[in-house]
Amino acid sequence: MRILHQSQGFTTFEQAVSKAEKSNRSVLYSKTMKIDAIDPLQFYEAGYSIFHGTRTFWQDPKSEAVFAGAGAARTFNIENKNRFDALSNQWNAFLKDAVIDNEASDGGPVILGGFSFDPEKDKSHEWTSFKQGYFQLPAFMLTVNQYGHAFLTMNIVFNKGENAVSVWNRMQEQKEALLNKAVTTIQDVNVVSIKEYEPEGWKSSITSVVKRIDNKELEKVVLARKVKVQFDDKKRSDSVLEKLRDDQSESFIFSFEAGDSCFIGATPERLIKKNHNKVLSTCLAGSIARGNTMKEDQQLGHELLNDQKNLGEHEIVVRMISKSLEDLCHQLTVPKQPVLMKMRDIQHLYTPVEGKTDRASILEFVKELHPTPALGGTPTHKAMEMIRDEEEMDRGFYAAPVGWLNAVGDGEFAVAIRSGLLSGEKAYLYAGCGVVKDSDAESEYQETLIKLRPMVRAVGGTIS
Ligand SMILES: C=C(O[C@H]1C=CC=C(C(=O)O)[C@@H]1O)C(=O)O
Ligand SMILES: [Mg+2]
Repeated sequence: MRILHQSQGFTTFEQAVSKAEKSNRSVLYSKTMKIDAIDPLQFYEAGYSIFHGTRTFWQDPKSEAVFAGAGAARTFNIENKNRFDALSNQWNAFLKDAVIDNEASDGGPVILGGFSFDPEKDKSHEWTSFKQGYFQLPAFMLTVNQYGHAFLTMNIVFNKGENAVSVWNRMQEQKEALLNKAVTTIQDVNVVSIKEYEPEGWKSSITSVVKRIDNKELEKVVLARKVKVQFDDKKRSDSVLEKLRDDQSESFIFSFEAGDSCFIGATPERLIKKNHNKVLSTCLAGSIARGNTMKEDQQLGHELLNDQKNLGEHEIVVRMISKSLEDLCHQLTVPKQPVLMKMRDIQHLYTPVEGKTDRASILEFVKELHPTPALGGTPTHKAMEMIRDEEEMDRGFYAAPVGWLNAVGDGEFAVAIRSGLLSGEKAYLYAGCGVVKDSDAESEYQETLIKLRPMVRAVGGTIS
């Protein structure tokens, strides 16, 4: 059998093959190489014809780590309700025999995906493909680092008895196809309708929750709702990503395909970033609109920074995140006052929290922090019960941790707000808001309309 492009990596691949033959187990072979710069979105689009349904995309606000994945060397489909530990165990066990050939400091085997918001909530049909956790190890992953350097990681799971040469050749052929594919224009589809589900009923829920807060049953709860968008044809994630990248560069932009469904969004809210012993979390809660003029925008920002209702909503998040991180970090810096974070449609109160840690895995932090009161409430248990009872929908992965994790336990997770689920000719878009004692149902409803705008626009629609 002829071996294509034998030069890069074949020797280390042979090590993986012989490991699989000897151990009787499947072995991951992961090879990372530096390549010429390429636009990650172009790489994502190039993956459509061969890898539609298994593509992934991630970009952080500073573009320190941009990943585009095509194909799945392995899918971690977590059904266990104890989803963070389950993923951690499966990932570590999977890596035990891995042969990792990586001269670069970037790339290497990375899994990307997300978790369910609430494992106790009954699952609805639109979320069938995602279960309690869904992560992909891409077969081909492009990494672009903060200096604009590009790397390609190829991941192959080799099983005993397979023909090593044909596995290798197939990977090389697919790699050439991905890197050399000409850009095509995506035929866009039209929005036929946008349906809100009983907005008046949702407002009544807010009013009844405010009463329960007045009765001291709990301090804060985040209630969310969804809208359904109908298209005249199947909506592709590529075109949505492109729009999000143009409009929401201050946010984390993500896309996780699972067959015909795709969870996609642009969230401003970091849950946790871990890089060796350094960790960073952010508290984001409390919102106001952007102004039409610079003066009006500054006035609104000033109003937000001094508004007791919003400051209270925010302070609850800072309190919980600081407390959770105290146990996991040995140096914690928490600024006393929030500052403003401005996105295209909305401004928020923002407090970054930094620390040092000796914990091995970012998943320990995810487990401790989720759900923060920016999307759950406080006390947590009571708020989760209320969300389960009051919301007539399954949040699925909305408001839950999404992100990436590498072989040494470093990575970054955001909270998947400002997001939606593409599902063939339909999309479900989600938004919620923090309900506290001074909340007013109509204002909270208006706040969700503002929060829905980026995703509605990205799928080609408008909402008032
Ligand atoms: C729950 C959402 O936003 C959260 C994050 C920032 C500000 C929020 C607020 O002011 O209510 C929410 O806590 C959402 O966008 O769906
Ligand atoms: Mg709010």
